[in-house]
Amino acid sequence: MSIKNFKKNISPFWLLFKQYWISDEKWPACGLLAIVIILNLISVYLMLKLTDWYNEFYTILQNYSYKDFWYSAGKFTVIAFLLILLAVYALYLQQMLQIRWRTWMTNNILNKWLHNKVYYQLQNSNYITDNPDQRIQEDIDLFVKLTLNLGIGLFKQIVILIAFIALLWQLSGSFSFSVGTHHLVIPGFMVWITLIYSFFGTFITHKVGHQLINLNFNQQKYEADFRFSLMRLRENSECIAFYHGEASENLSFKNRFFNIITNFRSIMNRQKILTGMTVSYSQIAVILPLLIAAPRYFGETLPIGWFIQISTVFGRVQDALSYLVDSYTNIAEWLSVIQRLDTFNTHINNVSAIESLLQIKPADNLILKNLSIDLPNGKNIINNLNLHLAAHDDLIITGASGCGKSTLLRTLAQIWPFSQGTISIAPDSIMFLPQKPYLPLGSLRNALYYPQHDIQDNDAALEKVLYLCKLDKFINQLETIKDWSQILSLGEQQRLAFARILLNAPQWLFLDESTSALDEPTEEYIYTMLKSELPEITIISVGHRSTLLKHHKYKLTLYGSDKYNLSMIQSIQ
Ligand SMILES: Nc1ncnc2c1ncn2[C@@H]1O[C@H](COP(=O)(O)OP(=O)(O)OP(=O)(O)O)[C@@H](O)[C@H]1O
Repeated sequence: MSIKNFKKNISPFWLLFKQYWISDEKWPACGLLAIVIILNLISVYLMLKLTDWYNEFYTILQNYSYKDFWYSAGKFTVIAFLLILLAVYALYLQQMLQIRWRTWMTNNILNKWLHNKVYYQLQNSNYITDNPDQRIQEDIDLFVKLTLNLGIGLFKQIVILIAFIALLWQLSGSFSFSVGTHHLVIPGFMVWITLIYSFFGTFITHKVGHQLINLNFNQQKYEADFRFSLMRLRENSECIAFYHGEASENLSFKNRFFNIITNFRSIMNRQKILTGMTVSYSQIAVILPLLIAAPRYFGETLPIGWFIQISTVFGRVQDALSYLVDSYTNIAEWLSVIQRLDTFNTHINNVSAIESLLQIKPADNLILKNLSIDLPNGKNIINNLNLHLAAHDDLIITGASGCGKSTLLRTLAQIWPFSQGTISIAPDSIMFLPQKPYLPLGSLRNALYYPQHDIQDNDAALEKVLYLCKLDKFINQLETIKDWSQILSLGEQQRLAFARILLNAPQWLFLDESTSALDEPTEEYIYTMLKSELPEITIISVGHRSTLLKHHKYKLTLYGSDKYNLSMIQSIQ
């Protein structure tokens, strides 16, 4: 962590930090923070009182004053009780602030991530962001926790430093010595010694520990990569089982785990040296004030209370000055978290700023004018496409694999920003069905109503659509919570997606090979049933099967870029 690196992190930190503190929640947050600070200030005051108590108590011991002993013990009890109370509530209220801040930040980033389909655009764009789940779940928590711990900790240590340095200056007296004929006097000499000792410790620790920032950063990344690969095995277990891909998966797990271990070994080595440093540093700090104070104590025959108090005060100053040394690992982790969250935030902002040149107009018909579609790298796949479809002008889109059929549908769904031209489309009453249906976690009823969440239960309607889609064997399992995407066959999942269509009754339906897993008679049945149940519907399908042709009026064949052909199906049959 060079000064330059630290400075580099200040502006990203400030951007992340200020969002909450200028939000609607700023006043309760400021209130909580103010109380935590006040509690910490009172506890510093009591810590000062405690060092006075040390002096008084040990002097009483030295004087064998039994009566004063009990009085002094009672005084300690009161101070200690107040310190305990303050410590408990300072932490409790700090954690209350922490959970509020984390909740706000998580909601804020979730909103940004889900807004305008940023989660999807992040994958398609050039702003590759690894493990967004880790950023949202773990990094926000760490950011808030470490910012509060380090910030409040630093503030408290500065107050302790100022208060105790003044006291140490008073207690330590001057150190006089002669060099040749010159007689030199150093006032507050113990203050100077603790300052020199601490700066020396901080410098050495920084030299040893600065590499931990990058190592911690990488460690989090390797852990997340490993977790992600395990998750993919779970999600694709059947495919992997069919391929007997265990050995290959195992190799990939081992490679990822190897990164974790190798990096962790480097962390261990660094931490070993760092721990050696910090522990020696704090052990030396125990004896150092005693050694320095000893000549004055024995020379001037000062009370033992003075001796104890000065070593306690020295210890406090020392602790405050070594705060950075002790927090080195936390600061390293905090800086890595800032880097990761900043990258994520910047990528979200960059992706949100990608402006589609597409013009969308509301219309009853579907009209495409000069539609041009690119890949994220700028390569054009469809150029100057013009089309006019009225209601019931069912259309099938065909073309060689990879020519851009699905991307055309993505563009019509307005989730593909790398396109331009004009699309006139009915703004409501449109549904898109991808090839692989999505089933959310939860009950079958939830899966049927997805993405609606304020479900108006209508069992009769549900039963009807399940019958119509030949899923009636699941009627009794509507409430059953299972991982349905692992249980239902792909054909059943595709039929469940058609049940969703029946429940929503759209006027325009876009199907991207949505019947690919169905046998031809079932596919025939589904298309016929859809048209009879939803007589207002117009279907635009992407598909390769010739059996699909008869369900459509027009056929659009894409040949790449501006080459395409639109024909009436009757004329080619
Ligand atoms: N996110 C992406 N980033 C880069 N290239 C992409 C992305 N998505 C699709 N492509 C590319 O765009 C081209 C068109 O893809 P698309 O899925 O639209 O083809 P398709 O005609 O539907 O193919 P298929 O019939 O095989 O389903 C392909 O070459 C594909 O590799």
